[in-house]
Order: sequence, then structure tokens, then C-alpha cells
Amino acid sequence: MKEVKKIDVAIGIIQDTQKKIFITQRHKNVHFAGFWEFPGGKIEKNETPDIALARELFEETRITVRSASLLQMKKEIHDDLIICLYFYLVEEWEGEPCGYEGQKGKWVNKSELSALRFPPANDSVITTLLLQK
Ligand SMILES: Nc1nc2c([nH]c(=O)n2[C@H]2C[C@H](O)[C@@H](COP(=O)(O)OP(=O)(O)OP(=O)(O)O)O2)c(=O)[nH]1
Ligand SMILES: [Mg+2]
Repeated sequence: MKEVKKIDVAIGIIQDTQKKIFITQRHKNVHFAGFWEFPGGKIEKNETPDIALARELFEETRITVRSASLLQMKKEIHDDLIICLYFYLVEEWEGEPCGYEGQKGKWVNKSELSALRFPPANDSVITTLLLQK
């Protein structure tokens, strides 16, 4: 029988009081190279999604998360790979986010998100964000 691999990913939608969102661009030579993304990454063994979120956001953007709420969970089933994405809304943090690992980062208005290229799993999350006040 084929072995099925499972990856869990914690993702942070960093939104300020003006409803601007900080996004980063994925590096060359990775899956979805050059696509925009919300910062985040793989949840390690023995980590809960929110602990992984705080670690990834510190590693990638240098912010310290103060509070986050789960906005959406998505499961993608590929041939021999199951990817589970935990999208968190992060509205309280310390520090100023940057692309700390050399990735390009920028603040955008919610309305700009649909014109940018994100991985397909992000579509419904972006729709949810656009429906929020
Ligand atoms: N960070 C992030 N990943 C996303 C988004 N949408 C989406 O489908 N993904 C997928 C792409 C990847 O398959 C996976 C994230 O894995 P990653 O390679 O960025 O993980 P990582 O930061 O731990 O990277 P690495 O240490 O393994 O290099 O989730 C998103 O908005 N943000
Ligand atoms: Mg990452």
C-alpha cells in the first residue's frame, strides 16, 4: 500500500487596525515559488498549531504574536499527501513585521488580495476576509 504523508501548516493573517494585511512572497525553488502567501509554515511534531504559528511568525517576520484566532481550517487531499492548513487571524502582536528570511513582504488592503497570486487553498480564506467588515 502507498504511504500517505501528512503535513500540518500554521498560517498567520496579520491584520492591523486599518485592516491592512502583511503578506510575503515565497522564495524561488520552493513549492509555489513566487506566489504571495500569509507567513507561516509546517507544524512540527509535538507542537500545537498555535505554538507553531507563534514560532513561524517570529522566524519569518520577527513579530511576537499576542493573540490569534482560528479563522479557517482547510484539508487538501492530494494523491499520497494530505495537507492541513490552519489559517489564523492575528490582530495583536509586538514588533513590526518584515520579511526576516529575505523574502519580499508588504502591507496590502484586503481588496488587493484577489488580484495577487496565492496558492489555490487561499481562495476561500480570501473570500472570508473580504466578507468581514
Ligand atoms: N505559509 C503559507 N503556506 C501556504 C499558504 N497557502 C498554502 O497553500 N500554503 C502551503 C504551501 C506549502 O505547501 C505549505 C507551507 O509550507 P512551507 O514550505 O512554507 O513551510 P515552512 O515555512 O515550514 O518551510 P520549510 O522550513 O519547510 O522550508 O503550505 C499560505 O498562505 N502561507
Ligand atoms: Mg513558510
